[in-house]
Amino acid sequence: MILDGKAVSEKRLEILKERIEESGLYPRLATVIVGEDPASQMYVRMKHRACERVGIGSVGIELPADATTERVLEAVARLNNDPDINGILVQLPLPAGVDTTRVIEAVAPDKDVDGFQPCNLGRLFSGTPVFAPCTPQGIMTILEEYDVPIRGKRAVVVGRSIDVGRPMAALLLNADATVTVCHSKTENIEAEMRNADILVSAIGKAKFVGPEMVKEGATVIDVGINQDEQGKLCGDVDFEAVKDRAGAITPVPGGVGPMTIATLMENTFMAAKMRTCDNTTVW
Ligand SMILES: Nc1nc(=O)c2c([nH]1)NC[C@@H]1CN(c3ccc(C(=O)N[C@@H](CCC(=O)O)C(=O)O)cc3)C=[N+]21
Ligand SMILES: [Mg+2]
Repeated sequence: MILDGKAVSEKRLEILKERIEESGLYPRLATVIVGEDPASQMYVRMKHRACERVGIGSVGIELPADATTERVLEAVARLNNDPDINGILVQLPLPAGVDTTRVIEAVAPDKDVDGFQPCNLGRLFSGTPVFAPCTPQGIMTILEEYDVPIRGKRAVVVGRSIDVGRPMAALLLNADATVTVCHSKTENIEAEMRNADILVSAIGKAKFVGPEMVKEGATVIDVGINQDEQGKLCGDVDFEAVKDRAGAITPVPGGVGPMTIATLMENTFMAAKMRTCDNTTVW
């Protein structure tokens, strides 16, 4: 079975558009992009387009590649203090000269629609999430939409980044999976991966995951954004080689990527609703 992230994201965006309309709210997302990396520019454009589609306002802050950490912090502070802005997304990766940790920590937790701020990661790990990072939360939504069982199942997450691997492990744990996190130093990684009922790959190596790493009937989630020999977008998973062995699998493109953006829109609406509730006790 193909887990069609594109289709699920379309459905979720349609529902969200109605919810936003009914709410009478006009949520607003601010994106901050530093430098002119073409991939980052494309992702930010896609996010703005999704905003337009569901009735979320968006503003894009663009800073030069040589912007200092102080300059980026200043932009974040301005957005934190702007009552018209509900959500803030600082596009990653930031240029090497900018202190990413300081910037992420500066985002107001109640506007942190990326879910990367330590307050939000802490809440996620304590089992009381507010904003969960969009890629892993989007993956949970696909699993739910296709009724993939999670409770009691063995989930193996390959990768331990702040944006994907770590929060993915927390979300699966919160959903009562038995979770293993593998990474570049893991010994005998194939054996670990072969145990997985749910295998989430966020490695960053084109077609790294072959059938010998996949248990028969497993659900395989491919978070990879890589290029193949022809320069074509491809995931971490050798899709053609794995698809018959897997019980269910996400394609690249059309799998996890669109769910990331749909979840960002959902988080931004949630931020706008929290503000109107003055839900300060959450924090
Ligand atoms: N602060 C921050 N938050 C992010 O959420 C964030 C980020 N930084 N930096 C970069 C990554 C990457 N990311 C993607 C979003 C959508 C697709 C997506 O929709 N991809 C399409 C294909 C697009 C194409 O044609 O290349 C698909 O998979 O079908 C992919 C990747 C969000 N990210
Ligand atoms: Mg269902």
